[in-house]
Amino acid sequence: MTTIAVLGAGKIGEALLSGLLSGGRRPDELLFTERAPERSAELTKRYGISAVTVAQAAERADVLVVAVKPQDIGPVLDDLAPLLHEGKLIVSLCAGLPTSLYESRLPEGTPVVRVMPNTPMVVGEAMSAISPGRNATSAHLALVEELLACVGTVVKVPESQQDAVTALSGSGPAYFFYLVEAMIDAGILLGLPRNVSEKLIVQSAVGAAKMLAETGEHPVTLREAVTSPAGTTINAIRELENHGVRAALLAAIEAARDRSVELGRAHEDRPS
Ligand SMILES: NC(=O)C1=CN([C@@H]2O[C@H](COP(=O)(O)OP(=O)(O)OC[C@H]3O[C@@H](n4cnc5c(N)ncnc54)[C@H](O)[C@@H]3O)[C@@H](O)[C@H]2O)C=CC1
Ligand SMILES: O=C(O)[C@@H]1CCC=N1
Repeated sequence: MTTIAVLGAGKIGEALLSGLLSGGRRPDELLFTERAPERSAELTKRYGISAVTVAQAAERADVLVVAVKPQDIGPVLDDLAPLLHEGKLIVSLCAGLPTSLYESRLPEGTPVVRVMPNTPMVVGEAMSAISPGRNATSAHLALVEELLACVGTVVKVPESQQDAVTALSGSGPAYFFYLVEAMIDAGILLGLPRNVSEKLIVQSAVGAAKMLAETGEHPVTLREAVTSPAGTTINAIRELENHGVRAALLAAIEAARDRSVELGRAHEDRPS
């Protein structure tokens, strides 16, 4: 039995715990640490998983999944460093933080795998990208892949691509939610009741996502099939082009990538 401890049970930590439970893990195979006591109590009540101290997590778990904000990593590493025994695997879900940060602050030889998941994990539809650090073996990577496969799709990428992945699929769900929110507003502008507008757009998003995933067709082909000559869609597309929506998306995702790099660099100066 592999025991997994999630360090920091916020949004993504909870999504992972609930996904692992749905994927067949038992509550006694899972542990978590959480700084906020009310949050701890709430999660134990909801899932029957034990809240533990960092020392207990380091002692009892085989895999320690770090899911605190990148800005909160310092105290987690300080706490873990003197407690970590050989053979424990560290999995980092933190945006921007390189495996080298963990390797320099934790005992020599500690294996680390960097992961960028996303919140559709809560419905078993995560997109997770995984990269091994220098001490992680193919067996470690296979274990992480197996764990994340319970909550969605997994790809392996070189760590040098993780900042781009973070900007694209880590943050990606937020861009879709933002677009859906704006389109619901458009329905309101055109006089539709809010509940009708929501239903129309959410189902259109689900249908479009399924077509992308299931037909194997390129998005351009799918869009062209909707865009009739002298029809309605082309008028909307012209406005999107006029307002630079494509360029805005390129710039937005580039800015997210830059922030991921910056979050990693914020920890570079501290001596190991
Ligand atoms: N929310 C998202 O869509 C995604 C988040 N991530 C990464 O996951 C990490 C967590 O993000 P969220 O879940 O959104 O944040 P969050 O703020 O919801 O969760 C972080 C949790 O860690 C707890 N915490 C902080 N310091 C702690 C400590 N020393 N010991 C125990 N618990 C501690 C906080 O109380 C909080 O509950 C971040 O590093 C983020 O980059 C990665 C992919 C997607
Ligand atoms: O916004 C963030 O920093 C995190 C990382 C990827 C998604 N959410």
